[in-house]
Amino acid sequence: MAVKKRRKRVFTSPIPFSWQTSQFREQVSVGSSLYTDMLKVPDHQVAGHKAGNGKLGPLVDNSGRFYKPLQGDERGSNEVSFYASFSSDTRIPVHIRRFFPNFYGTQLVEASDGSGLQPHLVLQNLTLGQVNPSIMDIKIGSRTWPPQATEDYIHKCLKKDRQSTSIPLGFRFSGLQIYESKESGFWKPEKRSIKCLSADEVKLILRKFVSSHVSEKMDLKPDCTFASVVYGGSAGILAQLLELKAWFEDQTIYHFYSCSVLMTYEKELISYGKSPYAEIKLVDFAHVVEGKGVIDHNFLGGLCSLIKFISEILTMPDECTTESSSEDFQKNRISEGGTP
Ligand SMILES: O=P(O)(O)O[C@@H]1[C@@H](OP(=O)(O)O)[C@H](OP(=O)(O)O)[C@H](O)[C@H](OP(=O)(O)O)[C@H]1OP(=O)(O)O
Ligand SMILES: Nc1ncnc2c1ncn2[C@@H]1O[C@H](COP(=O)(O)OP(=O)(O)O)[C@@H](O)[C@H]1O
Repeated sequence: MAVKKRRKRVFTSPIPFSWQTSQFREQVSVGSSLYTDMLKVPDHQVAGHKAGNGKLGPLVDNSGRFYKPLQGDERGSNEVSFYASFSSDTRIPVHIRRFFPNFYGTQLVEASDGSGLQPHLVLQNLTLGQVNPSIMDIKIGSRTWPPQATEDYIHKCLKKDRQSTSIPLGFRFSGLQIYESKESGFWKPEKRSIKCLSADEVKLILRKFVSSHVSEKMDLKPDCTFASVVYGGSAGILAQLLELKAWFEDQTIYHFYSCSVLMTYEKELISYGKSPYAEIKLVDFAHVVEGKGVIDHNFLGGLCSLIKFISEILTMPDECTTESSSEDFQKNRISEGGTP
């Protein structure tokens, strides 16, 4: 039986900044000729607003696109403006573009909360084709609000920055899932249990990410078995972070407040002798502002701090990290999915 595909209407959002470009308008019109398959809730979203249970959140199609609903306030239009500006800015080197999701304009699609057609950013689905990806969403920067934010918003963010590792370490986990095995599945700790960690607990999680086991029950220290293939090597995560850092040492075009580094890899591929496709991408540009000729020291500082943690895992893979001591962390070791 032929599947009837419905044509989606195109949304043209008002772009508040000077960043709106003719290329963006072209991308929107390309979007208008697209047909999208049935949309569904993503299998591997680790942070942010999630669809399901009548809530508004991102959706994916079968052809590799990720539909992120535009938040009704200036955050939605700001993120569209960023993508529009970034995708047409000839100052961005090609090797840096690969760290950002491809942008395909905006479209009106049926929202996940049942509210009807709503504007969505159409992005590259970063987990397309991945079966059991291990993923960490790491929000970079000790400060997560942009300069023009309201007092209320600053207060809300500052509270989270203070309670989490953002202020002491310059980054925090927003969400993560680590694949262990067919039997035990993923370790996907609750959001609140990964927000208030000590530096040692952060080290532990970064080690677990590249270890063969993540199960707490076994009471084993992370073995960092996959550190060299995931974090190390000329194309590994550390090399990618260093490449990104080199750009941040120079670029003064944007300031990336509250933006995350998303790290992914496929553990199972390693056992087949294949590359685990370890990569980093930047996500969430709702609070990006113009850099006005000034280095983004907030993002750069957080990135350097993360790089230091990962470098140490490579240079000292056997170093003993103390097991988690935080009570909240201990209590929430059971994954959302019931494993391990
Ligand atoms: O809704 P909340 O309270 O979970 O807060 C969201 C944050 O979740 P958190 O509680 O910090 O883990 C959320 O953080 P994550 O991306 O999940 O780390 C965002 O900061 C989101 O704000 P925005 O869309 O980036 O402006 C935040 O959304 P808003 O509340 O600002 O809409
Ligand atoms: N382009 C993408 N492809 C696949 N997954 C994505 C993409 N962008 C974001 N995600 C997933 O969604 C989560 C939240 O994204 P984000 O843009 O930060 O949303 P929010 O603004 O709601 O915080 C990320 O942690 C990641 O798991």
